[in-house]
Amino acid sequence: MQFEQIPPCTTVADVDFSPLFDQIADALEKHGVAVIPQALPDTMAHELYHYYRQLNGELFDEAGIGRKQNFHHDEKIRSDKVCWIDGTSPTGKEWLDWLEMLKTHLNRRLFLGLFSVESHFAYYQKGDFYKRHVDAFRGESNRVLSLVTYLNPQWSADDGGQLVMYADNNDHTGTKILPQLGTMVLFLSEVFEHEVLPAKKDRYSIASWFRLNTTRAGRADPPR
Ligand SMILES: O=C(O)CCC(=O)C(=O)O
Ligand SMILES: [Fe+2]
Repeated sequence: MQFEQIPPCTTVADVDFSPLFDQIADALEKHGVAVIPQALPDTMAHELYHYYRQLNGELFDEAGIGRKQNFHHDEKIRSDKVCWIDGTSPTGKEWLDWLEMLKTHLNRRLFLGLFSVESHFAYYQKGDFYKRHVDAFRGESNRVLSLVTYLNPQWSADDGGQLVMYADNNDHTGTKILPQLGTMVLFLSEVFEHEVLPAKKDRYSIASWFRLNTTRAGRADPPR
């Protein structure tokens, strides 16, 4: 697909994302992980980047660990800051719509039963990291699929901040991925341990999670 040919005024609705979504579904089906450089059309990646960069830093909170009553901060495990994305800005709304489109496609292709999606900008300053972890614990969470989208126009191996994906418990080396603008990484949230190596300069990304619906009668299950 020639993303470069998309004129600047193109909106998400005008682009046929089926080839990308199929590529993601194929990789997830085979490996449980999909790593796709330049996944996003340039215009969309730049729009997200510029929107992110003009956000007021005060909107970013220290990132936490765990959910609901188990939620806490631990700077020994992660030190990034996050800003949740809602649909109140056109760019935020477009991004959430795009995630919905991907959700629908993956449900059709893989019968994952994905119900909702939550997404936040993440900001790693120089020295920030996120130690080896899984995004969801079996039976304890309804996060099924994780998606990380990178928004760094210039990034090389010397800049640190790589995502390291581990194949299993015995894998101590992992596979390193550079957080370059437009690169997307998707993986099954309960299965794959991963970490973010200390960044040597500001690192911008979006983390998103597709969730099952675990709402029970009389007990709503809000996102986050
Ligand atoms: O930014 C990344 O590369 C991964 C972030 C991550 O693992 C998370 O937020 O759970
Ligand atoms: Fe993670």
